[in-house]
Amino acid sequence: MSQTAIIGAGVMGETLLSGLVRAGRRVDDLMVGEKRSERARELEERYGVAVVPNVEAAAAADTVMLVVKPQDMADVLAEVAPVLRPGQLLVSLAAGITTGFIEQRVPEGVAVVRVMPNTPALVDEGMAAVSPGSHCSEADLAEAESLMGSVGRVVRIPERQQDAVTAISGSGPAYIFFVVESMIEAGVHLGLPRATASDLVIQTLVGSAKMLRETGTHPTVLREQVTSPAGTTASALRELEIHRVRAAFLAAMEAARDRSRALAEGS
Ligand SMILES: NC(=O)C1=CN([C@@H]2O[C@H](COP(=O)(O)OP(=O)(O)OC[C@H]3O[C@@H](n4cnc5c(N)ncnc54)[C@H](O)[C@@H]3O)[C@@H](O)[C@H]2O)C=CC1
Ligand SMILES: O=C(O)[C@@H]1CCC=N1
Repeated sequence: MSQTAIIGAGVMGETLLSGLVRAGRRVDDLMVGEKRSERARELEERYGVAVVPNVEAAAAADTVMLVVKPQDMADVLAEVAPVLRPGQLLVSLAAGITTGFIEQRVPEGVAVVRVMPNTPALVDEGMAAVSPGSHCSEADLAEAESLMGSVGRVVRIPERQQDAVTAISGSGPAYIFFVVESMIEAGVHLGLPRATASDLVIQTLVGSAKMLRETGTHPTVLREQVTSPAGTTASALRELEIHRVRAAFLAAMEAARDRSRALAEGS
């Protein structure tokens, strides 16, 4: 079995590590590079995985997953580039960082794949979009898809779409949690106990998501099925339109896309 290193084991790095272990990857075939020593100890205890210096991980692994913040990417690449060699695969999960940015900083012939994952990978319901760099073979792309496929669905997209994807599925869970928080808070305002409001909102979310996935019916049709003439839903939706919620989502996602574009420039 090939060796896989994860450099940067924060929220997303641990999500990936735990998913790979759940999917049956042997811990002996995994390695972690993590700067914070306390965090490294925590992961060693939790998973029995070897936490080693970045250069050791990068030298030993066939596939190196880069899961540090975009702002730390240049430093990590400068550290590991001297030990990388052609034939290895780098899989970057960092928002905004292009395959070109990475290819410029590593030896020629190292394959690069850019991925935008999301946190529902923690419950094996992730959505990841992968794009090949310029020296990437079908086998490299398939390996990246297999790694990400162990924690959810994977689609292949042209790299120029990555910033938009980041704004939708990468950041998307945060918008959904924000809506959930808002609905629970509103339920409390309407006089419900917080626990009841929370149960009602979460099951409504799960049920609605399942309907979307299992029926394949367009969301507009599903919304219309809930909206009786002169009924309660119509009154609620009128308020959402008056408060320009649709326009707010468009502006929010444009802002996320623009921020993703800016991250590669180091800002
Ligand atoms: N959290 C999320 O929802 C998503 C995150 N991402 C991407 O994943 C990457 C990581 O994000 P998070 O896990 O949320 O951040 P995080 O801050 O939780 O984790 C980053 C980890 O990298 C470690 N680190 C920093 N410099 C290092 C170095 N030189 N060597 C070894 N380890 C180092 C930090 O100590 C930290 O544990 C980012 O590039 C982000 O754009 C992508 C999609 C979703
Ligand atoms: O907020 C961020 O920059 C990262 C990328 C997508 C989700 N979280």
